[in-house]
Amino acid sequence: MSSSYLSIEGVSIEFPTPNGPFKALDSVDLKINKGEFISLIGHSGCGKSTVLNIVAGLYQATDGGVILDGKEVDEPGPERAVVFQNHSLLPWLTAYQNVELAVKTVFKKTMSKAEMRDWIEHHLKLVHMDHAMHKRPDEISGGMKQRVGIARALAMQPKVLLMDEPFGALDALTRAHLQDSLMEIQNELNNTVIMITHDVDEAVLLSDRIVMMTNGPEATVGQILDIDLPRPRERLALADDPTYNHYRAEVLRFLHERHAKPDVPMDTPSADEAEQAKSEQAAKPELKLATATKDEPQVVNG
Ligand SMILES: Nc1ncnc2c1ncn2[C@@H]1O[C@H](COP(=O)(O)OP(=O)(O)OP(=O)(O)O)[C@@H](O)[C@H]1O
Repeated sequence: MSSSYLSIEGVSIEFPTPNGPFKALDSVDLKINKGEFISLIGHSGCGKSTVLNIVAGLYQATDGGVILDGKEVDEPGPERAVVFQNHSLLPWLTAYQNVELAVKTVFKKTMSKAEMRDWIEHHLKLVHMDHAMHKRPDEISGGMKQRVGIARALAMQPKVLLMDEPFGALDALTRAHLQDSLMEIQNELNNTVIMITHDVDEAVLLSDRIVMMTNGPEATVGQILDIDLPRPRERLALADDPTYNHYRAEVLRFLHERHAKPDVPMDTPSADEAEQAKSEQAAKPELKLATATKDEPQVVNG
């Protein structure tokens, strides 16, 4: 048995379709240590959500499997909390009650009512939502809803946090603010996280490793990039950091040029393609965040 905390071992999956079986993933292998923050990045439709759904226990692999903390994953469970792009809060419950529902399923037998209340409030505070905990989802912004979704997941004290484009539906500034919050929380709690993202900067800023997937069908792990940047990380300081920009360019290069299966010979990057990756990097707008309000961040043009 593997000694990693979370081990994805030889995972393949075939979906039945009217045109016959569709093999979305082929032999995905990934070993994750406790407390690691992993981003999954790859072209649309390559199979990132499928990997996450298999780890969540929502899909069953056709071959291979997932082992978490020595136990094989074969169904969904509270030790693997999922945060989706579209904050899946129950609309008739307040932020507090949404978190409470999850906390009750995990801690009903082990916590008193007072302990549960403190626990819920602590997690809402962690995501800076304590001021609006008695509001319903239709009374708060998208960014605030996503904060509640993260609080709900964290309050379950999961062994692994699975995030499927958690900030994908948010505007750039709200997204930046939530990324900063997530880094702070990660610093404090040291969660094991797998996050899907399409955002190269988000991946480099937050991750210990970036797992880049090849295009499907039969997608697999194409390349893994170690992000050796000290923490805590500060986005504005990193904007001019050559190491940060090197990692960023590596991911862009993979997405632009090296997205075929690993056993397929790669083309040598053309001068044009390298130039394109470089100019995309240069064209990136630099954002500065002023002091955040209790709701959402304020903007100062940089
Ligand atoms: N239940 C299913 N039945 C049939 N095909 C599926 C099913 N789920 C996923 N697929 C197919 O598997 C492939 C991978 O899908 P998946 O949603 O995992 O990709 P993704 O990388 O997360 O995409 P995106 O970045 O666009 O969200 C796609 O071709 C998709 O159509």
